[in-house]
Amino acid sequence: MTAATATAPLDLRDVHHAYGGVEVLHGIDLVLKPGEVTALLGPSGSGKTTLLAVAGGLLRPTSGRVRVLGEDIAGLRLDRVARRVAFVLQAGSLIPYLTVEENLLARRVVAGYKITRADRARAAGLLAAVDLAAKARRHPDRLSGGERQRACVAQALYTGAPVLLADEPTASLDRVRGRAVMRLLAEHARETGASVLVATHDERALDLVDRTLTIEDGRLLPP
Ligand SMILES: Nc1ncnc2c1ncn2[C@@H]1O[C@H](COP(=O)(O)OP(=O)(O)OP(=O)(O)O)[C@@H](O)[C@H]1O
Repeated sequence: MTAATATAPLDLRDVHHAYGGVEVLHGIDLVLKPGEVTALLGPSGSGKTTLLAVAGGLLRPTSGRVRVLGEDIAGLRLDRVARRVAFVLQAGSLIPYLTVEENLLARRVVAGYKITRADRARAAGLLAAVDLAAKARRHPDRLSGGERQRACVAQALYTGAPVLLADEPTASLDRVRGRAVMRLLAEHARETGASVLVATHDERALDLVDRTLTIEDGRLLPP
């Protein structure tokens, strides 16, 4: 192993995953570089969501290993994984009884920090970037599906985690908003050095990513 891959933000080696004995990932090798957005393409059922879940420690691989910032994810405490990996999940991740702004700030509160003016300004900046400035005080059930999706993107970016895994983050968005979200992910990667992996069917914004990979039947196709 080279020094570069030893410290890659995310490094998957020969990762397999099976649900109830049925293998759906068959030996995934994937290294993400800092500051890059990688799009993960593939037909429905090809394994994109499963790959993201295994990559971020939500699922244990049946075999193979996942390293985040050089450390085996299997050996990391959950709070340390959460500091390294942020998700935009298809199911969403907003807490229903908090406003959109509070949803962004919630993790800092839970971690014991006092919310400062700078924290609020950063949250406001991200909500403006996803065009939700006017809806920061709304609860998620009073947002459209696309607005909830954009709130989830802002929430993931707010964590500042060095690895961001996004599952179809533009699925409910029109072309302009979908491209705006992808551009935001790309800017975030460039500005913070984060590695971003985006599972997507959305070919309208692929010119904004650094690299595309395709998965078919649980195997990554050669680039
Ligand atoms: N919890 C589960 N239990 C059993 N099988 C599952 C489970 N989740 C996914 N699968 C199966 O694993 C395979 C990969 O599913 P996955 O959701 O990872 O694909 P995907 O590429 O993300 O699909 P989509 O684009 O439709 O979201 C599919 O055959 C699916 O039916």
